[in-house]
Amino acid sequence: MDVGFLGLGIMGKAMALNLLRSGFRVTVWNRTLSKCQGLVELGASMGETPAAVVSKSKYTIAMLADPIAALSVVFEKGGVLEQICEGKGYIDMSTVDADTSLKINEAITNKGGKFLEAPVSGSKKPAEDGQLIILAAGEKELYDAAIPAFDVLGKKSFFLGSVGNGANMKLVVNMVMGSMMNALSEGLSLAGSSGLSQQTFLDILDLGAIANPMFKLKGPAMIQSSYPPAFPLKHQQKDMRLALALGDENAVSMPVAAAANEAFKKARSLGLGDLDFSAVHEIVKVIGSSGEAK
Ligand SMILES: NC(=O)C1=CN([C@@H]2O[C@H](COP(=O)(O)OP(=O)(O)OC[C@H]3O[C@@H](n4cnc5c(N)ncnc54)[C@H](OP(=O)(O)O)[C@@H]3O)[C@@H](O)[C@H]2O)C=CC1
Ligand SMILES: O=CCCC(=O)O
Repeated sequence: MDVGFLGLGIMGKAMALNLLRSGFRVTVWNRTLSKCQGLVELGASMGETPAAVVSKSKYTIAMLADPIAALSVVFEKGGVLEQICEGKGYIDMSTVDADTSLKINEAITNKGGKFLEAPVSGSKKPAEDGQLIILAAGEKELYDAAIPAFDVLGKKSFFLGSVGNGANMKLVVNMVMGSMMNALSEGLSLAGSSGLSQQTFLDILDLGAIANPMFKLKGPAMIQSSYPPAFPLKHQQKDMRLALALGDENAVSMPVAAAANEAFKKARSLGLGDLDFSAVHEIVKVIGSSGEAK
């Protein structure tokens, strides 16, 4: 099966590699074209533009930073729209808002192509291990056709109905995750400032009702102020922003998420956007409960 892949960042590179290793013929494109080289050396083909990838592929998967990136690879010169047509599919796995997905869906289907949004839960390691959770919505026929690829990329896929439901589900999940990360940061800071062992605090969390893989994975590194990027903080802040906009649309009050978003924004303003989202801990650490820098 010929599959295209657009966007070889932290997630896309691992996902495209898994497809390649599983026997798919993969044609890749990345805005910074030099990043295609590693995959080409492992057997992938390279397209010079998104349109060139679509022309060679039965369906094309995208894994891009944000709504601006997702729209630009479709609508700009050399973009997906130039080659999408009947018999071809486009699957956007980026985390974007429903409006972005709906715009892309309309443009693709107007050209006779099929569209699926399919954002994922799970970060760098699950992407490498083919253990993502896929939140798909859109054209059911394309979903069914993409199952062999989803089986390679993920441990479970959900079909959530019409376009927008996948995007919204992903934003709700990440809104909770961003708030939890802030709560963990505050807990670590409070434990440390109170003279308690932060590691013992993590051990206790891990034995109780609020144990979760994220606290277990990120907590020890946060104690060490180590934030190698698995999920870049700038993307988590984008997701909080988009989730808050969804809350606005639906008149859902989300003061906890709004406060978490402020912390991520502050972290971005201090140049921490490319670090892992757990680097929001640096913001919580420097501002004491009185609001004064320590
Ligand atoms: N990392 C994670 O844990 C997870 C991330 N996600 C979501 O997946 C998506 C990708 O994340 P991740 O791989 O971490 O991000 P990265 O920042 O590592 O990669 C972003 C990708 O988008 C490309 N890109 C950025 N801007 C543009 C643009 N204007 N036009 C074309 N391409 C562009 C980049 O190209 P270039 O190399 O040229 O910069 C790169 O290929 C995001 O939507 C993120 O929210 C979802 C689940 C987990
Ligand atoms: O969007 C990123 C999600 C990261 C995760 O689910 O661990």
